[in-house]
Amino acid sequence: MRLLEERIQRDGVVKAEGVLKVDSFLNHQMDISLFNEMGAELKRLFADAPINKILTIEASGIGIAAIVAQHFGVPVVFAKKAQSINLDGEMYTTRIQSFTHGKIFNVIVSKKYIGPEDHVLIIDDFLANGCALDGLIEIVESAGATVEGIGIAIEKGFQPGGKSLRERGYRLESLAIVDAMDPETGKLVFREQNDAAASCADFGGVIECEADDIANACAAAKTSSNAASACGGSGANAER
Ligand SMILES: O=P(O)(O)OC[C@H]1O[C@H](OP(=O)(O)OP(=O)(O)O)[C@H](O)[C@@H]1O
Ligand SMILES: O=c1[nH]c(=O)c2nc[nH]c2[nH]1
Repeated sequence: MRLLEERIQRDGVVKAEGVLKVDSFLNHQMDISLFNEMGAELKRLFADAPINKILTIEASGIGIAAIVAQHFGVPVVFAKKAQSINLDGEMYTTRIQSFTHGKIFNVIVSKKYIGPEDHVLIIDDFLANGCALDGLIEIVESAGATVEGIGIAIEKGFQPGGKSLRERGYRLESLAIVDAMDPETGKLVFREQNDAAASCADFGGVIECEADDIANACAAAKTSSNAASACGGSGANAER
């Protein structure tokens, strides 16, 4: 999604150890009009899927998931990283290695809010090693629900999560994929992708272009590859 790539390019800060800091617009201060465009794009990408629920994980996934959910007209459930007196009844639990906190959380979703009738779109701000998504998928599948797809704002393509999920057959759409970044120069390399706006631009900057042209361009943009998961220690085992 060109708009998001441009924003990352403009306001993102490349840190050491594979960390991209985008807290001025994505996961601390949040640019809601950008989120709204992201929601519209994800709705377009998953228009054919019978999604009736969105699942994310606290903290940074919640804001994006809430705006995306407005486009789908469905509720959002977020997985909690801590037990609380508000959590009662039966729960799904799993263990997830947090990328930025550097520790393992016991992640919890109430059985009241996800069940076999659900067709779930999983949303998150970042995809890196895939630990958060592995845990969320485990919860959805333990509930007997269907993972219809995964929508991510920023995938770091140089880390193994995206490759692994695509190889396992999950429908994964990342609005921006950073294939390389250099903390010394700040240079970012984005994977070539096609969204509605980009496709129109690719057809000579014509504002109105044929839906078929966009569909063909999008079909050509699909890629898949494989990689081992880096979340071996997280032990994502949802309990019924
Ligand atoms: O693919 P992964 O390696 O799992 O990385 C992606 C996850 O890392 C971040 O969560 P984190 O727990 O670091 O921070 P948060 O509490 O701000 O959501 C992010 O919000 C994703 O959920
Ligand atoms: O702000 C963030 N930057 C990152 O590079 C990252 N990777 C996982 N989660 C992340 N959050």
